[in-house]
Parts: sequence; C-alpha cells; structure tokens
Amino acid sequence: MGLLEDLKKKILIADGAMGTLLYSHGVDSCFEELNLSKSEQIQLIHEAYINAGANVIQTNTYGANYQKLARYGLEDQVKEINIAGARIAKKAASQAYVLGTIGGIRSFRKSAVSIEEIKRSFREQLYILLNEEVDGILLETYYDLEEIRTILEIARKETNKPIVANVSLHEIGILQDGTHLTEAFNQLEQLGADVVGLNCRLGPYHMIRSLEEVPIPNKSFLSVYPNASLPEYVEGRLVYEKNTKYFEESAQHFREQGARLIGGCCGTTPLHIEAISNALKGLPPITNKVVKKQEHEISVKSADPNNAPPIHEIVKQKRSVIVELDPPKRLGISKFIEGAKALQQAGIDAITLADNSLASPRISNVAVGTILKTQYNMNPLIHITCRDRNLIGLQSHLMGLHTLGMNEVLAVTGDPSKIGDFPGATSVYDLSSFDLIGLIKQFNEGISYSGKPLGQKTNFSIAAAFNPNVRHLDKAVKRLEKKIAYGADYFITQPLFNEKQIEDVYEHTKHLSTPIYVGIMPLTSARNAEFIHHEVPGIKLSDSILDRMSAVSDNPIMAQQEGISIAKSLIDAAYELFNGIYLITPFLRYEITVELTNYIHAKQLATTERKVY
Ligand SMILES: Cc1cc2nc3c(=O)[nH]c(=O)nc-3n(C[C@H](O)[C@H](O)[C@H](O)COP(=O)(O)OP(=O)(O)OC[C@H]3O[C@@H](n4cnc5c(N)ncnc54)[C@H](O)[C@@H]3O)c2cc1C
Ligand code: MET
Ligand SMILES: [Zn+2]
Repeated sequence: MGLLEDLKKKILIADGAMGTLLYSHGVDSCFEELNLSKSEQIQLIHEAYINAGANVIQTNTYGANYQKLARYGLEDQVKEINIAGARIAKKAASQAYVLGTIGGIRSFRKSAVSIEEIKRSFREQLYILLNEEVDGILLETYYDLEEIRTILEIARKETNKPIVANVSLHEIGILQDGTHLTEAFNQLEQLGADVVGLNCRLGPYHMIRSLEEVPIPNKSFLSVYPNASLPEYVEGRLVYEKNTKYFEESAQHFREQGARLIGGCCGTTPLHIEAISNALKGLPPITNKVVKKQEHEISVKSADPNNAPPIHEIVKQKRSVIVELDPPKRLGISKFIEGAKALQQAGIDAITLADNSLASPRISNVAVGTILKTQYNMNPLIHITCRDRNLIGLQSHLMGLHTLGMNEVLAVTGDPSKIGDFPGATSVYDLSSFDLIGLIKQFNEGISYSGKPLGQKTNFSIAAAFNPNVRHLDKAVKRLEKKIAYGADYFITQPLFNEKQIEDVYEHTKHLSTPIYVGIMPLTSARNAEFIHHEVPGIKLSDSILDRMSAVSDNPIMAQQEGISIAKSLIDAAYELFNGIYLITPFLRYEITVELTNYIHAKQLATTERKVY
C-alpha cells in the first residue's frame, strides 16, 4: 500500500510542529542540526506524533538547505543533516509514511534570494532525501507562488514518489501575490503535485474559511496543516494556544471541506494531533461540497478623480517646474509656509516634500502637506522612503495619502540612516524602491500587497528617483527601465552640476518615453560647493563651477548670486532637452528657487514651445 492509495480511501493524519515544539523545550539554535547532535530527542518527537495517531510524519529537515543552514555557518553540512533527518524519521516510523520535508526560502521578501540560488539549494536537498528513500516529498511554507512552482517542476521531473505541495496564505483564500487559492491549487496540480494544501501562518479558523472558497481538487488530494493559533509574546517568547478541544472541532470542518491529509504546523503538539485523530476516527473522506463565493470578488470602484491632472501628464504636455521645499527640522512652520506660498505664486506645478532627507527627522511631510493642500490649495508631492516604514506602515501611509487626496508621490529607497542625525537608527527596507513602486501601482488597481481588495482604486501618479551621479550611467538607466516595468510614471533626478552631464543623461535616456525632471540645486557658498563635491556620494562639480564659487568665497551675497547664476546656466542646458525641471531649495532659502522659477517661466515666454521630454 502506498500513501496515495491510502489517501484514495481514507483521511490520513499527519504530524504537528517540530520547530516550535523544540523551541518550547528551550532549543534556540538550529533545529535541523539536532539530527546530528541530539538525534534521540528528534526521534522521541516523531514517536510522540505517531503515538498520538499520525499516519504520516515528516523529517526534521524543514530548513536543512544551503541558504538557511548558512545562517548558522552549517552550509557545508547539508548532506549529513538531511541524511540523519531521513534516517531518524524512518527509524521512528514503524507503519507511518515518512515525507522528506523541504521548506520555502522566500518569505514575503521576493528579492532576498534569487530563483537560481533557490533552485540550486532545492536540488541539493531533494537528491539527498530521495536517495534516503523517503516515502514522498513535502514542500511546505511557500508564500511565494513562483518559488513553489519552480521547485515543484524540478521535483516532479526527478521522482514519481508522492509530492505534497503546501502553500502559506497571506489572507483568507489569497496568496501573497494576489492569486486566489483555487487558482494556486490548479497550477500546482497541473505541475504534478499529488497533494495540494495549506500550512502555517494561519490557524484553523482562517484555513477553514479559505478552503470554503476552494472546490475539492479533481486530480490531487487536499492537505491542511494549520498553526495552533495566532502566537502571543509571553516573557519574550512566542507562545501558541493549547486548544486541543478546538482542534477536535476544527478537524471536523477540515473534513467537511474535503481535506484528506490533516496535521499541524507551528504551535501544534502531539496533543493537537491526538485531538484531530480522535475526531476523525473511522470517518470517510468527503467527496462533494458546496463552494462559497470568493470573498475578494468585491467590485472595486475608482476614488473620485482629483481635479488637477497628474504630474506625469502635465510634464508630457508642457514645460513644468516642481520645487523641493523640505519640511523644517525644528518645530514651527511659518517660514516654510511663507516659502510655499511664494513658490505657489511663482506658478510651480507641485511642491515636493522630502521624507526625512539625509536620514534626519523633519516635520512629517504628510502633516505639512495636508496644511498646504487644505489651507492653501497647493499640490504637494510626497516623497516616501522604504527606510522608515515597514510594510505595515507603508500600506497604512499610502491609504492615508489617498484618503487625504494626495496623489503625487515619489517612491525612493531613502538615504541610509548612517548619514543622518541618528546613525544607529534601524533602517527598515522591507521593500526596495522597485517593490514600493510596484506596491503603489497595485494600489492603483485597488489591491493591497497581500492581494486583498482595498475597496477603492487609488490615483497615485508615481515618480521614481534617477541618480545619474554614478560611474556607469548605463547601469543607472537599466534601473530606470526596471522602475518603468514596476510602474514608475516619471523620474526625478538627483541634482546635476555639469552641462555635459545633462547632455549625457539625455543621450542615454532619449529612448525612454517616460518623462524626466532634471534636478537643479543652487549652490549657496564656496564651502557648500566643496562639501557637495567632496562628500556627497557620486556628485562631482565641474572645475569651472568650483572655481567660480571659490572666487566669491569671501562674500556670502555674491556667493549666493554666483550659485544662482550657475543654476541658470544648468537650467539653460536642461531646458534644451527636457520638459521638466526640479529645483531643490537649499536651507529653506525659497527666494532662490522663486527666482529660478521666474527665470524658467521667462524663458518659456521668450522661446517657442517645444515638446521634448
Ligand atoms: C529626487 C530624489 C528625491 C529624494 N528624496 C529623498 C527623501 O525624501 N528622503 C531620503 O531619505 N532620500 C531621498 N532621496 C535619496 C535616495 O533615497 C537615495 O539617493 C538612494 O540611495 C537612492 O534611492 P533610489 O530610490 O534611487 O534607489 P535605487 O535606485 O533603488 O537604488 C538603491 C540602491 O542601489 C544603488 N544604486 C543606484 N543606482 C545604481 C547604479 N547605477 N549602480 C549601482 N548601484 C546603484 C543606490 O546607491 C542605492 O543604494 C531622494 C533622491 C532623489 C533622486
Ligand atoms: N513543519 C515544520 C516545523 O514544524 C515547518 C513549520 S513552518 C515554519 O518545524
Ligand atoms: Zn509553521
């Protein structure tokens, strides 16, 4: 009799957690290494699950791959650890089937490990486990559909043994990339999974609700390995509920949803497995069920469109000036408001508000942006960094901006904390700038990161950063192309200080139809020029600019005038080639950026309009 033949006829009980059980026993190191150093402890756990009623157990090899073992410096022991894991489980198994388990590597951070590295590490573990003649392969805790699809394809080519493919959900019925569970199961079935199912992250309640939306698969069997509950922090440790009675009831519901392989994931213990086993004793599997309508099919309506056209449309059609005026570093905003009003009067298209630029805290750009918008009818463009907010904070921030009707955003990585006022502060970087652009684009489709409907579509016009102050402009342009692919509507550059460089940027980007605002930052003194030249990564001033500023180093008024005059020459160069100019106001000296705005508008009157971007 094989595992699949058994599943045709009956419900099989699987085992529960290994990792969290060891953790609850005080183990805080690499769980899989215990296959070598404490094999009896692992064997006792397998036996406890079998005594509790498990017909199917899994090897203690969930994280025994190159990538995860490397965190403990154990990457050269992949072979020994997997061999030992398989042998211990087989020794404990008696009548039970032994699945060789291979856990997912990516969690929600797609870019962390490349698909090539994942393939390599998967193949290595797979061959070892197959070589040890396990009864089947268990793929578990895959948040990333691309990852499990890729490795399932590899596994299916390598073996005819049963493969169980378990994904982990982000929300009820929905995977991280927004795919509905029914669709995910279909794909896994088509790629040859014999059993498809769910494990980890959610407890029985959310898994049952998820399965309610999924038909019983045609060709494969359904598995479910819920966590015991949501975890709680108690005295610094994660603790799950000891809810065995609840597991008895839940087991009945899993059966009603068509599950045939039922076990547990994090937080479950032999007592949970005993509860499931008792609840289902002698009960046949269900073959038919009524499928509930998918909850996330709520129609998504567009939010009220903003009256002003988005910036990327404006700059496609006409010359456009946007000006950065940073929120103050100290409390009190009267000078800031004065500056904003002066720039508004000068006729700029948007005022851009940095997000703690140079990694130093400033008054929240949303706070000052709200005042500008609601009290002065201005159009704030909000910079958003990935540095200061985790995924939860970013989504909340975006929903807040939409609610306030602020649709202009610039998605950037953010300057590193090291350069700012608090060099020890944590930098979050849950998302890269690419991911953030992609997330905002997805918001425009009305879908959150997890694939959950937002109830409305947002109208964000998405700017992205372009840093041409790099050694290889080609590479920077490749990043632009990638940002466009992720959904960037237009670009804003770092300040440029060299006419020749502006031409280079044009030559390298003229194949793109995405508009670019060229950054111009007026220098304010010779020291300011020296600092930028020598200390700001990537930025180099031309010799002539350094000389010009140095010549007026004794006279602050003349230095400011010289800075403005240099900025005008740079504007002249940019004006020839680009529709968009992005002026950066130094140290809240808005009179400088007002003067430059007036200069651009005067040029505009004097020259014939040309449509270039
Ligand atoms: C218009 C504009 C506004 C900004 N506003 C803010 C702000 O409000 N707050 C703030 O903290 N920071 C701000 N920044 C700074 C920005 O976050 C940093 O310059 C950051 O290092 C790059 O951001 P990015 O979004 O361009 O990142 P990415 O293009 O995603 O770059 C990320 C990383 O890759 C590196 N990189 C970029 N290009 C290349 C290349 N060609 N080759 C190799 N490596 C490369 C970068 O150095 C960076 O470490 C702004 C930058 C610009 C251009
Ligand atoms: N089944 C494995 C274990 O219990 C994986 C859990 S999901 C992080 O250790
Ligand atoms: Zn788990």
